[in-house]
Amino acid sequence: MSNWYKAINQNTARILEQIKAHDFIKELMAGTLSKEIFNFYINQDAIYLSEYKKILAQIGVKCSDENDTQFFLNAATGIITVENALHQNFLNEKCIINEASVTCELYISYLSRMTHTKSLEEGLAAVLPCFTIYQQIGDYILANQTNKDNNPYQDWINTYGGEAFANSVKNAIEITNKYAIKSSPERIDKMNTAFEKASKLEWMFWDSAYNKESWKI
Ligand SMILES: Cc1ncc(C[n+]2csc(CCO)c2C)c(N)n1
Repeated sequence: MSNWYKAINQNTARILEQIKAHDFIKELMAGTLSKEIFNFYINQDAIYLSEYKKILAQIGVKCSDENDTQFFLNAATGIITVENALHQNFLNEKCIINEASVTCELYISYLSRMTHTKSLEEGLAAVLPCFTIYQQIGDYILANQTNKDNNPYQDWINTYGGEAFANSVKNAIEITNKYAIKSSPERIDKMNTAFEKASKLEWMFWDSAYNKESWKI
């Protein structure tokens, strides 16, 4: 498998198109998304990120090349600084919910299971859509929006669109491709499944925020 990511990105293009077509993204790009929905999203994202950084650290610990370890530990630390600042800008202190939504719980639990009980390669494939989908969505919005000067969500959009973030995504892709080259076809199948599932969970995360998902009981 010479370029695993290129192949799986093409094979999951349908999911990315569905994310672009989701009302959450359309309204975020137009700047018309309700503050209540965005707040719900940022709140759940803060819960997601506090677990995701531990997952990245765990992936880093499992890597055999120390540069790869350093990359994932840096990415984990980056979450603490950059994303916490973003959340502080947007989160309204008064309405913070501490409970993870069903989808947030599912996504975190899935990633945790993949990193703790499966191979490093599957773990890498599972955490990658978090990087690549946000970059693709950030770039897509930046390239297609006409309201950069008056979109209330511009800070969020700028965090994920553009070059600084693209470099980090490129690194994550290169590391995962490097491990994929050495993997058996059976393991590649499992990596594909993990990448596809995590990509669907990215769609579900936005969808659950748009619907302000609550526990049924
Ligand atoms: C549900 C959800 N998925 C992905 C991201 C984006 N993201 C979070 S951590 C990280 C890597 C280091 O910056 C990236 C790209 C998010 N915020 N929320």
